[in-house]
Amino acid sequence: MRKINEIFYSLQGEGYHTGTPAVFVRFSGCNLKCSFCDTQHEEGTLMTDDEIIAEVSKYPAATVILTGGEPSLWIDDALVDRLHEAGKYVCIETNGTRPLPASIDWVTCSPKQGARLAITRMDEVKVVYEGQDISIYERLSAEHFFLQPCSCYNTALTVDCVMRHPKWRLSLQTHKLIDIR
Ligand SMILES: C[S@@+](CC[C@H](N)C(=O)[O-])C[C@H]1O[C@@H](n2cnc3c(N)ncnc32)[C@H](O)[C@@H]1O
Ligand SMILES: Nc1nc2[nH]cc(C(=O)O)c2c(=O)[nH]1
Ligand code: SF4
Ligand SMILES: [Mg+2]
Repeated sequence: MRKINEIFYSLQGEGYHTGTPAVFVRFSGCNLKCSFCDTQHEEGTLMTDDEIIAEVSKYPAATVILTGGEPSLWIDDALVDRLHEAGKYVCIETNGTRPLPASIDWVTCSPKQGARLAITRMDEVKVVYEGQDISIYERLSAEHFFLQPCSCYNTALTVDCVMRHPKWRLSLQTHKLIDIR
């Protein structure tokens, strides 16, 4: 059984796959307490893998995005295998503080200040910008680096930082801008 906060169908609003139709599986609870966290993730319902697969299979998109809360608290190889058997492409949004199943197709790591990373494989780094020094993240072994305004309130500062550090691209929370889930 896994504690699920919500399962919903939307477009990926952030990062490399922005605009991609995806089924979001939001797991409950987190091991961190970011002051800026924009998600009420504590509530949830225990679901079996059969129930999770049945729910995600209701939607036409191949992409499933495991998120939370912190999904790494709840997922394992067995769930990823079941999603693959259902023909899904499995992405994860993680704070990177816990090991992940190697079979995940795409890892978005969003490192948090003061939290030690426990993963080395990541496809994209996506940092919520609060004015911090971003050069420390450039040593991470990712193909893509995204800087994301915090709660859409410091977009101009984030744009300025990206233009000064062109290894990075801007990630907007487009779902909040176009008012989708
Ligand atoms: C809610 S978190 C859940 C997944 C995971 N716990 C993590 O932090 O990556 C999903 C994404 O939203 C970002 N995020 C959370 N609160 C935000 C905020 N107020 N403004 C911008 N991005 C935010 C996180 O950094 C992460 O990239
Ligand atoms: N549309 C949409 N895109 C997202 N990308 C990451 C999200 C998250 O909360 O993990 C999220 C979300 O909550 N909604
Ligand atoms: S790690 Fe992610 S889910 Fe946890 S508090 Fe931070 S932003 Fe929210
Ligand atoms: Mg969100």
